[in-house]
Amino acid sequence: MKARELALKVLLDIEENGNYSNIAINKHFKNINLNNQDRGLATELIYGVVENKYYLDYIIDKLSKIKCKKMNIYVKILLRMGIYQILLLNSISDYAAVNETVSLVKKYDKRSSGFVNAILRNVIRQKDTIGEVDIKDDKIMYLATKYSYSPWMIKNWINNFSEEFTEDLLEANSERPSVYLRTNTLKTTRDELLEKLRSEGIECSVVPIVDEAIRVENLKNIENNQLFKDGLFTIQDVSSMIVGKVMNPKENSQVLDVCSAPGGKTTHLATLMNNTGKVVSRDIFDHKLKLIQSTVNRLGLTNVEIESFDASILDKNSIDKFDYVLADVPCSGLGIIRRKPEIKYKSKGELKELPNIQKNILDNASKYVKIGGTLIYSTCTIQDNENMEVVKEFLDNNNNFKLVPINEVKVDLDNQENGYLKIYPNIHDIDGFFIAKLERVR
Ligand SMILES: C[S@@+](CC[C@H](N)C(=O)[O-])C[C@H]1O[C@@H](n2cnc3c(N)ncnc32)[C@H](O)[C@@H]1O
Repeated sequence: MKARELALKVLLDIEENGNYSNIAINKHFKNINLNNQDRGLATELIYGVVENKYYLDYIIDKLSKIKCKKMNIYVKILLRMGIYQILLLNSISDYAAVNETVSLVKKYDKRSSGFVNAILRNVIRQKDTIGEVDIKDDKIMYLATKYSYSPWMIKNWINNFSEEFTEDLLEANSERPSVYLRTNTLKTTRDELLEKLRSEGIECSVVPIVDEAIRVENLKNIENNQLFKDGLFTIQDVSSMIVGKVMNPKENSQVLDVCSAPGGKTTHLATLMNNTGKVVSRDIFDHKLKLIQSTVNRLGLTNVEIESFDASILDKNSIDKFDYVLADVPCSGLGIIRRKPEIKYKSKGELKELPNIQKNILDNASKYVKIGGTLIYSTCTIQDNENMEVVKEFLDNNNNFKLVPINEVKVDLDNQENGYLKIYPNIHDIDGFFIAKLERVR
């Protein structure tokens, strides 16, 4: 199977089963015999089509009598792939885009090959103008079409931030995310790791905000890299690393992470404690606990205890037992659209229940903190109703907790003095996150 056919299969899986792109890619790429170049092209096509779905459908609907909603699914996906290559992917010639697409249509829906051929040739003929979004009198619909978003998200951001901020955010979200490594300081130093990576021809640089963080440019097939297998680093975005830095647990402490899979923050906290004390690492999904275990093993950690537990239920045995508790709650993910572009298509209704779930988890998590202990609440979203509003309501009902200044990092100087960080992709060039640091005062 070649790159485009693989991309078609993955896109079908995403469209029909609502899977996340990264999960669908991992599943379909696993046992496939394809060189790195073809894997690269397939990945580019998958992310490109998912990221630009509404925009591509808008172009198709401009040119086709049969509208996207009524089209055969193979034809629709192949048209999206073809138009993406012609309008948005410079590395592919128009000729190859049309020929390769049409030959796949012939395989999957022969009678539509003439139709697809005609649409793609039309796109090429009108290449200078067809890509324009001609919705001038409705800013929300214009942006929702140009950048492919559910319109409610754009409306919400324009209301909460501003039009200028929103456009800036949409631009930043369209960029490909960087890959960051967290040095395993139990086994090496950042400088040593940089040297080893460079000797393998990997371009890398330090990230000033977090002293374990390294940015890498061309690290492919990470799981087969020997330095990775030897546990010298793990993959984690800088914003996630900041959570560990903000908690800053002392050696020999008792730490509880109530929503911990796949274990990025748990393993960071355990490392920051230098393999002393204990991190109890919980998640509701058993299959995800295996991921934590494998990272714990790979990094050589011996201070992590993994447990299956539902954070929405109060665990009476854990009350007042922990020096530090992390509630890194399930959230809408609107800060990590660069990594998971399908989040752009979530409906408002799908996210409605999240603040209640988050409040409940935070409430339970707070009960496990000792007097004088620290409670961290974090999300990978930029929505106030899942962030500051949750924390405010919690503080209104729990006057034994207070927000405390965050001195461990310099990220959001406007807010960190007041005990929280708001991180935005367009301002900080890392995942959008919210982190609040609370202390139990009595
Ligand atoms: C934001 S992710 C956590 C990421 C993790 N802290 C890390 O750094 O790798 C949220 C996690 O909460 C888990 N989760 C969702 N509902 C839960 C519940 N009721 N109890 C415990 N975990 C839950 C999900 O399985 C998911 O892994």
